[in-house]
Amino acid sequence: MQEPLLTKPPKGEVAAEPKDGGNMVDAQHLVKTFGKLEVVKDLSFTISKGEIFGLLGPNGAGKSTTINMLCGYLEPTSGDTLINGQSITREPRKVKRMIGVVPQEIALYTELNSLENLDFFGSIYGLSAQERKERSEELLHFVGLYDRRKDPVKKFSGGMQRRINMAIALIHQPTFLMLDEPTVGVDPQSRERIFDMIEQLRTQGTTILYTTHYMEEAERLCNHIAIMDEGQIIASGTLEQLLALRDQNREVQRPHGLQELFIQLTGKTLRD
Ligand SMILES: Nc1ncnc2c1ncn2[C@@H]1O[C@H](COP(=O)(O)OP(=O)(O)OP(=O)(O)O)[C@@H](O)[C@H]1O
Repeated sequence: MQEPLLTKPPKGEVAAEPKDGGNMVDAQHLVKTFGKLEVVKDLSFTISKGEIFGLLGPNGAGKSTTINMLCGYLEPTSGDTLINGQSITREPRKVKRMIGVVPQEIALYTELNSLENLDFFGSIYGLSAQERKERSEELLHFVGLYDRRKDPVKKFSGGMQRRINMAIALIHQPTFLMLDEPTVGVDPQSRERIFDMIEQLRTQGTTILYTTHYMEEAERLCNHIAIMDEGQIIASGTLEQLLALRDQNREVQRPHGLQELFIQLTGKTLRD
């Protein structure tokens, strides 16, 4: 577990983050510009091994762009990320093997059934036919859709498709899983199932980066939360540390959790 990033910072300032040697992720001065628009601005943070790290921020904060740089889909304009000590820009193939990504947009072959989808993605990672079969069945049990394994994915609800996407992200047994707003457009039953799966993965030691603009999700799941706005992390710590920070900054009593801290730091609401 990381030490608090912030105890009582001046608004908008972030203290230096401690390095403990046990980091799964070490993002170093990431910058991403699209044309003249700088959407990620000198972003540095670490994620300890085994942690569920929440990246919480409103639409357009730069969360997906950050994930896309961390997993090698997007090249940073400058900066780099070490995943388990290895550079994503210098050793992309090695690093990608350690990473699973559940993207914001569901990415499945909808004409195929779940077993076929898992088999296909398993083959991309070079798993043998036997490994693909065993791993696919295990994962379909894990996501609670084994009984539907032969139905075309196009018949599934958004939540079920998201669970299959999660199974696909896990096919090669990554040690670091990134989930980009996995509950958007998902029914309550699938949402609960996704939370249970994340908690189980954590007990198995998987390190998780979870982006969301729902503060309740970050509060429930994450042992470390970084609040992001306009391409920068503006506060970071455990939930307790962030709530303590809110209380220190508080001028009037308002019983809101991280929303209130976000308003204090930015003058905006989280769901702008
Ligand atoms: N390929 C691109 N070209 C130009 N601008 C982009 C591109 N990708 C993202 N952006 C812009 O970068 C900013 C950050 O977008 P990003 O998707 O990273 O934010 P986000 O925090 O994930 O938001 P959301 O919750 O809406 O997905 C937005 O203003 C977006 O329009």
